[in-house]
Amino acid sequence: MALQTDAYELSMMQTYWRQGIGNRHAVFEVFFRKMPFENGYAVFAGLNHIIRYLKDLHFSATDIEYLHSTGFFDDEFIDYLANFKFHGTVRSMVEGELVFNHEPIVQVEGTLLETQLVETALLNILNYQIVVATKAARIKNIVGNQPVMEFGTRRAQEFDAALWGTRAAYIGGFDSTSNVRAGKLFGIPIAGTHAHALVQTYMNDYDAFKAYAQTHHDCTFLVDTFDTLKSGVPSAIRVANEMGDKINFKAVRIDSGDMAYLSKKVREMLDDAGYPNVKIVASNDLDEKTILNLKTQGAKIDAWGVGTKLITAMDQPTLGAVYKMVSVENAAGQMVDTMKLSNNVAKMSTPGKHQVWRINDKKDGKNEGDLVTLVGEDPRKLDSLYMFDPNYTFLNKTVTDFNARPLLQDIFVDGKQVYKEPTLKEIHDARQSHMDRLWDEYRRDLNPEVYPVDLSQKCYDNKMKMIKQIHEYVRKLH
Ligand SMILES: Nc1ncnc2c1ncn2[C@@H]1O[C@H](COP(=O)(O)OP(=O)(O)OP(=O)(O)O)[C@@H](O)[C@H]1O
Ligand SMILES: O=P(O)(O)OC[C@H]1O[C@H](OP(=O)(O)OP(=O)(O)O)[C@H](O)[C@@H]1O
Ligand SMILES: O=C(O)c1cccnc1
Repeated sequence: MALQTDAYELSMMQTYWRQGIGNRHAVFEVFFRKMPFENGYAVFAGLNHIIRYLKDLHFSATDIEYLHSTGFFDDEFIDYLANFKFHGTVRSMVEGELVFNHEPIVQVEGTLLETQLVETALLNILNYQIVVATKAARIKNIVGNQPVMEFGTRRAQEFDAALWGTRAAYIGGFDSTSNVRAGKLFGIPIAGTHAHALVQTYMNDYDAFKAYAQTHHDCTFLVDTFDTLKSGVPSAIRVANEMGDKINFKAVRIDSGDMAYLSKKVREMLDDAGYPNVKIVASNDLDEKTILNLKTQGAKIDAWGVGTKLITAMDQPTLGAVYKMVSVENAAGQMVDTMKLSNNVAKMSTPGKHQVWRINDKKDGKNEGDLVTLVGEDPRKLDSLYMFDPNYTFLNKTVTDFNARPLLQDIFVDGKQVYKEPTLKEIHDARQSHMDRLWDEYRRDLNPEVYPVDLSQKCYDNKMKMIKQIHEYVRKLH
């Protein structure tokens, strides 16, 4: 996977290597600037894939051969790459954690060569998985305690997106997936019904449902192939009556039409036939907006299947996370902070190597906000904490009686994995408990309050000092 990178990373590496500075130390941090879907929180996902990628990062013999064949790079540099290994240190948010814009979510520290190489792959992973996990959380937030199944593989942007997307969806709160490979590889519970093709094969609902019932114990019948109310549901009831205890008549699925109207009618029909416990599943281009709308219309839907709009993160297909250098070794062997300046305040990076602390009220456990500090600062040692908005410093508060939890955890130290990953189920459950600590004002799906991500005084002063230094440097050029 070492070639899963942009050519410019290798070009820069060639410069560092040729100039003899490749082994200088550097620190990069990943952050994003805008909350996805204008949501009040984002759900972190992608660490498992990052670990798999970094663990075995090397250039194979055919990679080296290919690089030579391109004529794009220096031959000696390519030969150096043949022995490349990742020896860096990685700190990261853990999967299922809630994350916010303008805070570092992953930090990579190591030689210039290795930290530069991994930029593209890390962003590739995070920019997709975080939007899908967040979209899933938004959907789950509206669905509540009802089951929600991930149905997106057929509509996903190819194999990898289907696989990692469904894992991200499970982290974001989905209960199961139709993707059997994801079930095998990740242990996500698999679920599913049947398609219209089954009904078309038998050319009528009754024969199709009967055939399915004769070959399965648990039965969910798709009732909308020809006519939901006149044919689909009556046929499902007839088959259930005939099969009795031989089957578990679990549900019917509706996949078209006015699902509020149909679900209410179907509920009446099932109840009248003596099947009050049989559930109604809905699918068809759903997302949090249609689900909320259906609920407000009083739709009698008990479970949901969601594909396209989730797996493609349709309303925001990428997070826009960036990977910025925050500190680098100078010629004298000292680490110096660095930043990317911009006329646009939102585009500026924050210099220095950081830790992120989640500040909770000790009494109610609710989040007060996140505090980005320079490494070495420890808010746990303080009795009271002054928190202020770094862009509007007049917005501030002093917090006492608080807990501070460091969010960036050691994943790799000097190339060795030190982080033991939880099971995917633990990650799935952890997200819910993180959500419980978030005030409702940040959790609502429309126009949520902006969660505070503050800089410590030291971190803020460091940034201001650096902006001043860069301004002076630019002024001197004129
Ligand atoms: N009562 C409702 N209120 C709001 N949206 C609904 C309601 N019922 C269905 N929808 C949504 O409206 C959209 C209808 O899409 P579409 O026109 O493709 O469906 P259809 O014609 O019923 O079915 P088909 O998939 O066979 O074309 C879907 O996104 C569906 O989830
Ligand atoms: O609508 P989505 O959110 O993307 O969910 C997945 C869709 O995939 C299936 O449709 P498809 O027409 O592919 O096959 P089917 O015959 O099973 O309906 C299913 O019936 C859903 O409508
Ligand atoms: O099992 C289902 O009902 C299913 C699976 C994939 C896509 N649509 C529906």
